[in-house]
Amino acid sequence: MVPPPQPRVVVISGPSGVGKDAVIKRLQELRPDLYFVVTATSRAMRPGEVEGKDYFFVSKATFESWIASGQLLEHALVYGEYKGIPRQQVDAALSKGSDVVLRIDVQGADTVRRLMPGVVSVFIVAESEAQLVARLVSRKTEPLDKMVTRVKTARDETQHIHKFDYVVVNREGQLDECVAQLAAIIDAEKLRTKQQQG
Ligand SMILES: Nc1ncnc2c1ncn2[C@@H]1O[C@H](COP(=O)(O)OP(=O)(O)OP(=O)(O)O)[C@@H](O)[C@H]1O
Repeated sequence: MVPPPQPRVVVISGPSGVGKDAVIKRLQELRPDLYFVVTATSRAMRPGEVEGKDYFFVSKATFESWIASGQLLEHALVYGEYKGIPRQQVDAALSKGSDVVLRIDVQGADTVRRLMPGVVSVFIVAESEAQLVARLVSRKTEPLDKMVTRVKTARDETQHIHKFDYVVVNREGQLDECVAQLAAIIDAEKLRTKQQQG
């Protein structure tokens, strides 16, 4: 009686250290029906990360050649390192009818909204700035001066919340609750009467 829902593109964004990678990893375990695009980055691998699963880790030169040949849907220089979305992965997943989840830093979300007007965008926040700082400190992947920059940038990025469709709080020790809300958003979007092409 009703046509099947169109595949959707879901953008997950938020300040550095808020837990985007942790949220995506957990959502991936819970929702094998979703296609998670593997972001390419020029940053160094962090302990426990797996090439091709968490990210494609490439040199700056390779990344720049991908930019030049148009292989990236969106890319940004984030804290001195490139991050970008390989276009081919998104096109292939959508053409198979899969819903696609993208991890995009706040500055790139505008670009993707412009390129793909039907995207669903979600901004992840911590319950407080102190909590965001605590997470960055406990991750131990940046020196102190770089952490300070990230916290300042997080303040600026939070000014852009209104451009996002949803905001979800990732509370300390309650990752699963955040992930459940994210899954509920995706499911509700699939039930809309007015379907938008991702
Ligand atoms: N709900 C939570 N409770 C406690 N710790 C958390 C929670 N969510 C994430 N973390 C931890 O906080 C740290 C930062 O998370 P993560 O690396 O996923 O952030 P990110 O947003 O992907 O950061 P970046 O943009 O810098 O890559 C990690 O050590 C992660 O394990």
